[in-house]
Amino acid sequence: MSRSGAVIVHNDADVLAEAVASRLINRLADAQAHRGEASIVLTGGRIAAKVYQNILGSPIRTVVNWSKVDFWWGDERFLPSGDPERNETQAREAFLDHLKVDPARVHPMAAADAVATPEEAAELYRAELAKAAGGEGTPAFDLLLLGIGEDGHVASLFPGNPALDVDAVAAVGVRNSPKPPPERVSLTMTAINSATAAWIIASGAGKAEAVDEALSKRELPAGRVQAVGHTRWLIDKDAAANLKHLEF
Ligand SMILES: O=C1O[C@H](COP(=O)(O)O)[C@@H](O)[C@H](O)[C@H]1O
Repeated sequence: MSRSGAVIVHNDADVLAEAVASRLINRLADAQAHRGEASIVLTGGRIAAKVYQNILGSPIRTVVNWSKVDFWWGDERFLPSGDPERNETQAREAFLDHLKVDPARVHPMAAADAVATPEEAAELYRAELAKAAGGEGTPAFDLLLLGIGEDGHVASLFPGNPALDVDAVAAVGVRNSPKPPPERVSLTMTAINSATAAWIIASGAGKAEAVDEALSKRELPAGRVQAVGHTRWLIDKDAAANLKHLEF
């Protein structure tokens, strides 16, 4: 499969979230039409929360059989289960708890009240991913969503952090994250780039510099994302403010 990418700019955060929700629903429906099931990797962050709310409110959401979707996470903040800062809690509250999902197909990363360290959580996640993949590595995710930080991080892969350079395994424990909390769990860039499609979503002027730098220099973590099938940057005008050209 050839690797391709594009940048698509929407007017503002509301339009962006609605557009991403519609695209996402259609992407999962297409996967299910093809093979009866679908898989998605969720992200955390403010614009992601808005996308999840839009999925729930979308009149076309019934085109997806939500009980045949596997939900994974690209990263997690290593906190006790139910903590409002966990990406899992955010997604559950925003939409998963309100859809008829199959609990066995929801794959959160282990919480800090279940295991002692982020490394242990990463090890468990690697095992769960490998099981779903039929032995080793990761399943072929139909869609992987990523937010981007002001510093250009994606998932919990931060510039300069050793976790960014781990490439032999699918998930890694992260320490000393510059953004709280310091302990996290993340898919590695290898696992991220094994997805069939990756969509980086960004909203707001605070993201403009990181978006521009990631797309022009390709050194920041976000700039290294290149999924197997396609990579899309779905962003709003404020986040696109520094871009000189939109194709990549
Ligand atoms: O900490 C995280 O932050 C990023 C971006 O969040 P935002 O609120 O600035 O959009 C997110 O993508 C990541 O999953 C999360 O753990």
